[in-house]
Amino acid sequence: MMAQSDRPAATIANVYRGTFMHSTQKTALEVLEDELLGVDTDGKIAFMGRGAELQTLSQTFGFNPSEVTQLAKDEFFIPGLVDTHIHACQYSYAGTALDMPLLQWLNTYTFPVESQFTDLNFAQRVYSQVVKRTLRNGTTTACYFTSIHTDASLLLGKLANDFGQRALVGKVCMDINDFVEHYKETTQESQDETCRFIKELLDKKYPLVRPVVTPRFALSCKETLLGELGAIAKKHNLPIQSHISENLEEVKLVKQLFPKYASYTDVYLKNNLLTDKTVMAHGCHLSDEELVIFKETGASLSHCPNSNISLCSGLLDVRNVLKHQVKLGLGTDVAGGYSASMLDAVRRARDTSKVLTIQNPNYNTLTFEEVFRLATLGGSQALSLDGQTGNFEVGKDFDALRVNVAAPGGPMDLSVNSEEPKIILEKFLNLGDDRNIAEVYVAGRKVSVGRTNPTSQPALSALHLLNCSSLPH
Ligand SMILES: Nc1nc2[nH]cnc2c(=O)[nH]1
Ligand SMILES: [Zn+2]
Repeated sequence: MMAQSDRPAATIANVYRGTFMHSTQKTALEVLEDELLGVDTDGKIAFMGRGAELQTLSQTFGFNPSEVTQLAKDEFFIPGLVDTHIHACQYSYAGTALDMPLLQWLNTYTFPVESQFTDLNFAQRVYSQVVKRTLRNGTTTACYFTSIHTDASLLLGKLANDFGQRALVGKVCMDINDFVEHYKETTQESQDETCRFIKELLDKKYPLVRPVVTPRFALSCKETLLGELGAIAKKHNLPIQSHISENLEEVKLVKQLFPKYASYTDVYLKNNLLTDKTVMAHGCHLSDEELVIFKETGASLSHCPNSNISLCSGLLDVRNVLKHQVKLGLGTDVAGGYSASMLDAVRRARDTSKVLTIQNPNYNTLTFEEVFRLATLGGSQALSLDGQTGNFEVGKDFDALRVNVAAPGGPMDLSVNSEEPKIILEKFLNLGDDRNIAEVYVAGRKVSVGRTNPTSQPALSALHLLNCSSLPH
């Protein structure tokens, strides 16, 4: 059945034909074979329909059937991956320094590195690397923490815009830090610089980049600062991100430091930091009562399994979070998580679920389809961006990965008998890497992923060529 937008007829920029796989509210995996998808000049999905409807669709939407881009046999489209939690400055030491639990790790490795982001040349280098690397690995939307430095944080916003990534960028706020000299703000500075960051980033009018209010976590912020940041987010109707209940020592300290609050969740709740636009990383040790508060406020969680394992923080019971109907996405949490690839987050989420099954054989392990949904639609819901991205729905932006499972020199072999698309997707999620991600689209625009790609097909249509603007490397 043909689906089309209610908006006035848009000018079609590109039409793609082939297999599309995505998640919907109803089903974790919908497979659409021989599907047609049209993208308008604003980068939005203008229509979807069956391949057999080509003639009718071409007349309705005014495109030339000979200019349709046909996917090859081993190719398919999936929605772009959504990283709901990543620390851009920690990318500089990703893959190292994972030999301590959270609080010691922050003091020993994280704060000394983050304090260097006063240096804008260093920031330029690391932030370009992280945006390019994540895009190349299929992250079309990223929710970033930066450091306390406003100018470097604005630079990350600029780079995400220049490279074409959809991003939430949060200047970190912290007025407590007893370990690294100078790497903290006064309460007043933190508020003033947050307001400056928000204003200057919004003034740029980047179409896909937005500020997010970012108290680091309850142990880094005085109660006054938490309250002020809650008020700023409310006043400007902005999203909020922070960390919660990642590690047991952290939970214990929060109880000691905030004795008048009922729980860790209550600290954020009473300071107006738990809203339907809040995403909290981790939540491994939240009680059921706290999950109920998440559900009631509409706040979401970011599950960061690589980090939870690498820092020996805990194992999030995703099944229980879903049972409480709390919005949930996946995050890499670089550099607590050592990989910047969301494909790794998919695998580690599945591993974590299997560890819970080892501990309790009656535990209902997450399926690969469910984890795929968390990495795409779930992430977009967690960031309150599901009106724009997360799946292939008419009216949303076309954020998509063109996957080629038979990429020459790639990491996997296909059997001689061609498998059904669902099995090929499972194989890609478990074995694939950036060599299989032939093209990355954000809001309809093909972004450069910083390499010449031997696997991508030559552009088949003039329409297609027109829309492929080149980007800085
Ligand atoms: N994993 C992680 N947890 C945190 N809690 C507070 N800050 C951090 C951080 O940078 N990384
Ligand atoms: Zn984090």
